[in-house]
Amino acid sequence: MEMKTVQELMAASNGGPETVPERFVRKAEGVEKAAAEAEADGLLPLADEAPIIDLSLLPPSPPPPASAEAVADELQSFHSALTSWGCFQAINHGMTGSFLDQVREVAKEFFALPSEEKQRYLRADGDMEGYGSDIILSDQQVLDWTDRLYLTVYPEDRRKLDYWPQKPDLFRGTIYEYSLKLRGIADIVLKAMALSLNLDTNAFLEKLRGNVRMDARFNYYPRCPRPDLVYGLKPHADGSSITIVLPDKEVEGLQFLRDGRWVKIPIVPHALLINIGDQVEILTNGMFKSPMHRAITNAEHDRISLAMFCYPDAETEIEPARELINESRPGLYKTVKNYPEIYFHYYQQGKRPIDAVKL
Ligand SMILES: O=C(O)CCC(=O)C(=O)O
Ligand SMILES: [Fe+2]
Repeated sequence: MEMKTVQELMAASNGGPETVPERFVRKAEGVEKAAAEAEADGLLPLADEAPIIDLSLLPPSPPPPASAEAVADELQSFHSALTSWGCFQAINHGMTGSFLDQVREVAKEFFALPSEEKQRYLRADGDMEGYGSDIILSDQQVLDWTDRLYLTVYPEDRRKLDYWPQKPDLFRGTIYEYSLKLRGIADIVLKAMALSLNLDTNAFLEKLRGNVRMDARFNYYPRCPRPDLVYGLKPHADGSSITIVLPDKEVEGLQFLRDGRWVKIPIVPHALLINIGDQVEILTNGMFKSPMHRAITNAEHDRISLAMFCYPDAETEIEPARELINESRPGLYKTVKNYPEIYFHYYQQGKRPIDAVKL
């Protein structure tokens, strides 16, 4: 079936349609039902915002000027962010604002290319990677108001370069460099996570056998004539170990479910939004939560984000760390392997994948 991208829909009929095609209209079923009810309750007051964490202060290697007290305080805030929110805004991550702007710029330039050029990278039937919509399994599936580009970035020999844009010229080099930086940041976060739970520094990295996989998802959300009717990205939790998001610099749209309410993530210049995925929720025996989140659209502006999903290799067995199981806190999850496959299966049915692996 020849499918128009959302961008093409908006370009058609002179300034875009006045409403949205039926296929994009949200239905309050499955996990979306709870999400819709939470929305009816309204957004939390802005005073309660996702915590900001200074990555340069996290152990094991804060810079010499940092006092022991500042480091201990930051680790405490980090621990509390992950047990309550499951996400935080990371600052002082070591990348310059101009480099992050370059990452944003290559993504923006890609989506701004003519349709014929982007079609070269179109997702093949049944394939996850490539440009266009997510995999569509049935006529009932409600579509998200997004054209995304999905690319496996690590391990390097798994890269399908046919899907990697050759335009703009700087795209590939910039994304290689960015992903390399994110690998370092993921290591810092996983080490601090272990330390904050009183485990050995490398405990989680070892259990995730190096956390060697990384997939990039570039989300392009065209402005929408009826943002109230659609989701940019429907409510979900990620199937990753952790996810590192580079949000749009000017347009808000990402929201997290917190205590039964949707809370928007405000723009913090050059911060990265880092959230726990289901695999770390399993690994930490539920100490750290894999939070539900969604992206909404708006009528005035397009929005672009880049989510980088980190994973262990598919063959790695993931289970609650034995050190985090005790009499008052029994193991809460089964041992799983190749979680993304389980994830995909349940997600497409509108269910929460992690519920399938609870004991
Ligand atoms: O658009 C965003 O800010 C978040 C995207 C997201 O949650 C995802 O790609 O999984
Ligand atoms: Fe997500």
